[in-house]
Amino acid sequence: MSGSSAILELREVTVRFAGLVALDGVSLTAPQGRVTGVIGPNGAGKTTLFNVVCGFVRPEAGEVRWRGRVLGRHRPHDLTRLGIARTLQGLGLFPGLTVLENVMVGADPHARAGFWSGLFALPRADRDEAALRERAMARLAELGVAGEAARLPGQLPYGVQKRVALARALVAEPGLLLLDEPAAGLSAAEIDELAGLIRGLRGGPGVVLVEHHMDLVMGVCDQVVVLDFGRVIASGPPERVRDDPAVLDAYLGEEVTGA
Ligand SMILES: Nc1ncnc2c1ncn2[C@@H]1O[C@H](COP(=O)(O)OP(=O)(O)OP(=O)(O)O)[C@@H](O)[C@H]1O
Repeated sequence: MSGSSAILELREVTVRFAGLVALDGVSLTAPQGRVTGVIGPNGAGKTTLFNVVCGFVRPEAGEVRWRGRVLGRHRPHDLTRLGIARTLQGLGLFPGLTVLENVMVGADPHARAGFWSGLFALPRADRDEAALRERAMARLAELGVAGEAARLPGQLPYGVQKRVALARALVAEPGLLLLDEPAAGLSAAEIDELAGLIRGLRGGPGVVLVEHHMDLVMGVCDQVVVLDFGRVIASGPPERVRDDPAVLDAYLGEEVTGA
């Protein structure tokens, strides 16, 4: 899985935690405009891979390339500047801010500390605020939740809050969107809706989806990478990966969500 359209590339990434090899020479390529799934049984290394890309965990060996350039010592706060957005397992919405304000904050994580003072009290703030508000409303509308802009997150069903979190990730118009188990906590109907939303991103940013829910992964991904004990045991189109004997073997005895 390589190609000139690769926006994110991991080459032979190895991560060790006190002797335990969490990732063992993992390589993968996430192309622009496509959805790449990362799956694997419990403890396979999915979260570690996610954390390496985000700069939470530094690999002992190997490299992460972003738009062809090696990311040496990036940290999570560099992600927005790089053009990488993520949604985490927890929604991370600010309970005291409206839906619209939550999405606006997504465009500038440094505004978090002093949202109003940082974003609105500056001389050119009026103009910036109007443009940002417009962009945030556009993302909310694309995700079908513009009508909730003035509500507080806590007043909304979980599935709607997930859409808001997605809108917030997309407002900075990232080149890559990292989704960490977005189906967690959603009902079957909400997962179907989520699948539609993720499919709708095709042709836009590259998407890397780390997910337990097999039906979602198989239904939305253009390519799937399967980890087991920190190694890539299979990769390719979903239909090929699904029937791969090594994958079936790895999942033997695991409860496969949604399969
Ligand atoms: N900070 C850490 N310190 C020590 N060991 C860790 C740490 N983080 C992860 N591990 C270990 O590394 C391995 C890979 O863990 P990781 O969380 O990446 O797997 P995963 O595929 O995300 O699992 P799950 O599906 O259960 O979330 C596991 O054996 C885990 O116990």
